[in-house]
Amino acid sequence: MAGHSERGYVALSSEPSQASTHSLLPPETYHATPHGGTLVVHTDGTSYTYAYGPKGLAGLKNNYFALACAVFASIGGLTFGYDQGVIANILVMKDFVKTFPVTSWEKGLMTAMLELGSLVGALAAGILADGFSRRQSIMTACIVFCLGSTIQFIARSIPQLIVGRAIGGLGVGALSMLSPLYMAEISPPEVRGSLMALEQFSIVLGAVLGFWTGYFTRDLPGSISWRTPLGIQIIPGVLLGLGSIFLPASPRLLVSHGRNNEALFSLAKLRMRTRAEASTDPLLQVELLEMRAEALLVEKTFGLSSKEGTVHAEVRAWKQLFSRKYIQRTFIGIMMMFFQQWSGINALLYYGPMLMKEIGMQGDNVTLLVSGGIGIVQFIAVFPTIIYIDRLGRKPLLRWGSAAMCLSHLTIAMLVHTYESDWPSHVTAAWVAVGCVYTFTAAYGISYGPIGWILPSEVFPQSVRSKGVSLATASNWSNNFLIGLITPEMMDISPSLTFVTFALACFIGYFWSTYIVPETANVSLEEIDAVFGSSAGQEDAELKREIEQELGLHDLISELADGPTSDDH
Ligand SMILES: O[C@H]1[C@H](O)[C@@H](O)[C@H](O)[C@@H](O)[C@H]1O
Repeated sequence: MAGHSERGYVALSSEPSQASTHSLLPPETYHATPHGGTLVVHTDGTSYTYAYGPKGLAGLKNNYFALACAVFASIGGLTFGYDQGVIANILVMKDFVKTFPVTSWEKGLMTAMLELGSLVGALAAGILADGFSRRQSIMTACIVFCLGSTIQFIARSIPQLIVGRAIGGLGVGALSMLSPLYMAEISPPEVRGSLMALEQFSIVLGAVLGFWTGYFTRDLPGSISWRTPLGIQIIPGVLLGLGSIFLPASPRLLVSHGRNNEALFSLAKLRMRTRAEASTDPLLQVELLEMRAEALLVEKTFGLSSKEGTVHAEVRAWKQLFSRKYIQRTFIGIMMMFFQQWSGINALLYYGPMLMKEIGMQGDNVTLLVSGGIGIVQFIAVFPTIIYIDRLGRKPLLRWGSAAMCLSHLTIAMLVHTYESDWPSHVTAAWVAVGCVYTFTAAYGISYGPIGWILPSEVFPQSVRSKGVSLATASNWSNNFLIGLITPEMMDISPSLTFVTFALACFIGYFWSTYIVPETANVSLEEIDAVFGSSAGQEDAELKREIEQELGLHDLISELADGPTSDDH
């Protein structure tokens, strides 16, 4: 076996050919079947590589416990999707309008309050999340969310409703960053994209449920019509809050707090190994050593560790996000959400009925049903992403998604410009426009929708991940708020120009995703550094290799490569 000093840098890769090589190893191939997933170490006598697998449905089947935890954590997304789905319906319900004769300014305020609350909630969670466990943070966010929902449910005046929405928003915003963060930290690399796409799944499921609950309760007598949909949202809040007690702790956070043994046990639980197996399973050791190597690297380079928990350390971590080393990643997170929101998805969702009228649809029911359909299309579109995202990668989906979204918007803009003065005589054109709205939604639902919630959690190292994700989430909420604010104005000025604006954002998004976004599929969170390939990354590579050797990661891989070919455990 090769001596320590001769060992090369070990890279994780989905394709053995993409990983870096190392000499002086014996010519065996070792297949180990760990924790459901597989770590394959290939050696051909001159080099070795290792990769996690399999991906897609097979990978999900192997990792059903992590899948179950991710599904549960994603209830956080359900809460905000539901609100988005329900609010448009509530604001036009007969009893609601009678009890609260709101002006359009108050209507806007009520919608926007939740978004503003969420913006604050997402940032606050970024400050608090590392000091507490992820589970405690999720539970706290749920308590706040339930409090806000209860106030909305029992509200007797407009100010009470507005306060309820602001408090509920705090919880929603915190959950919208905590759920993806936790999901990224517990996911096995080979199916991380699939598991994280569940966040989008829950958001859009929530939107569909919210929309149709409101649709069906709107004719109930009195205030039950709007109190019912507002009250129902307490259920997922309570469920997630109580259930979070049973979620396994994030092994990555434990490692960064120096609690390596607990991290190993939590990892074992997530990968369906017993405590006894935890200390002997080489593959769990590989995963854990990667996490420890990264934690040490961060401590050595910045003298920074999240266990410090002082104001000083906190400020330093936020500053790190804007340092030369991480600024590119910080902008990836922020811009990911910028492009997601400026694709125009929420303009369609919030002002769907109004837009549908603009493109020629007549009658209240038709417009409500057509815009309700947008939610359903988004929901269906997320399935192919869950199955294929780790195989196809993030970049191709983003690129083709932007292209299709841009073309759909342009076609709508053209049709609106040509026929807006006389839709009733151009029914076919109106339906083509509706078709384009759906094409746009499908393309968005496969690409920018889910990947918006995946990419930001992937690009940051552990030391700044919670803050990076919190900034990206804040970008989601602030752009979301801005779109809500200006879409009606833009539509007043020119409906076709509104669509051209969104088309332009998608057009720029195409180039951004082609030239700036790194591919993060099938790379362990600890190896993301390498995909950024900045000079700062190069400097770290050497130090990281030393740390990995110190911790014994390279020895372990070599032992796997030296061992007999086996897939028998
Ligand atoms: O990914 C989600 C989703 O697509 C929602 O429908 C949208 O309203 C959100 O703003 C977005 O972040």
